Amino acid sequence: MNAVPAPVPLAHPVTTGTPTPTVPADRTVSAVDARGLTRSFGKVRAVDGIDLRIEPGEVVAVLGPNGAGKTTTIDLLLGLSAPDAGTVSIYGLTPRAAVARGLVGAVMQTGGLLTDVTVRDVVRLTASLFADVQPVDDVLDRAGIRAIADRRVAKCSGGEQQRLRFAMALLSDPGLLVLDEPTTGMDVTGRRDFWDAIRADAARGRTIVFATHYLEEADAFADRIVLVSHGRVVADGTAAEIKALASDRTIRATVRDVDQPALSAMPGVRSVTRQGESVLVVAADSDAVARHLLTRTDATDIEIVSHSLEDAFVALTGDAPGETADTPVRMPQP
Ligand SMILES: Nc1ncnc2c1ncn2[C@@H]1O[C@H](COP(=O)(O)OP(=O)(O)OP(=O)(O)O)[C@@H](O)[C@H]1O
Repeated sequence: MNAVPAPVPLAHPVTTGTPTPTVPADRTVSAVDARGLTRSFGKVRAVDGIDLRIEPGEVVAVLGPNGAGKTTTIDLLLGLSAPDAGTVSIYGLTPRAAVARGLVGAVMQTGGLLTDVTVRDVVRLTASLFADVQPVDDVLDRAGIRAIADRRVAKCSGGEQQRLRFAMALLSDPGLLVLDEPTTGMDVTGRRDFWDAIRADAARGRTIVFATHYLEEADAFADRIVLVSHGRVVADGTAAEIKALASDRTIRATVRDVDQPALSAMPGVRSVTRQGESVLVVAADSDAVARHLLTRTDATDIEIVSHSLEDAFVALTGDAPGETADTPVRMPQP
């Protein structure tokens, strides 16, 4: 059992103008500090020693293939289940204490919504459960659903229902917002509108942690990507850093005469292929290869292509992302 934490003074949100999210007054405390988290289900070790520290204001994607342990990790962060080993603290508190103080909001993949009432009524009813809430119209605005506030929930699209869940999560103006694959099953427009609303909100300094299979969402939206595979963190960094881990680049040039053995002998060069008038070089140090081609050969039209996040994902996890039919992954290809 975790000890009951001492009370943490809160920085109260300002209720006029642009409010700031509710966070503890001690701004030096990490939003998330998880150490050695482990959680098994029978023989399946869903989470296998995850360390994760997230500072206030970071937008972090937990990215991984099916069954990687993302949802289990999110559940542990939210206190929905307890780890077999390891510790997790949210703003220095146990997850449950942090949730009880309105420091954490969550948008899960699914979950019961009343369907026979209007969007505004759902938010109003939820607001009545809390002592200290943001004005209902403010959260409707911030979730981008004020225009459909009088629509019955049953008539809302999947994307609109997710923005409704987002509005509900904003009621306590939590410093930390946790989203578990929030756009699963949405069409492209729904996903774009959902992320537009989240992006505008994140600009106010909220800490956001989201699990996703969608590489392009992680790439486009997160400051930092934590790549999870088989219950472990296999990479942690910016999208550019993750891509650099699978750092080979392809250099293509039009060239009449090239000394292939000399190119192949350069440090970090993995392959050299002739394709008609072009040469294709796969190498870690693309600058050195480009310099060589420009100074030692008659190469023209030099093109350097960095590999996609999807390439890094496959290289690091050994899994193709989002393999199920309902979770298509479309990465912009180089
Ligand atoms: N309640 C449970 N009982 C038994 N096994 C479970 C349970 N929850 C998760 N698992 C197993 O733990 C592993 C990790 O599951 P988890 O849902 O955390 O992965 P995920 O990365 O969120 O996957 P997905 O992207 O498919 O939702 C999987 O092998 C899963 O089958």
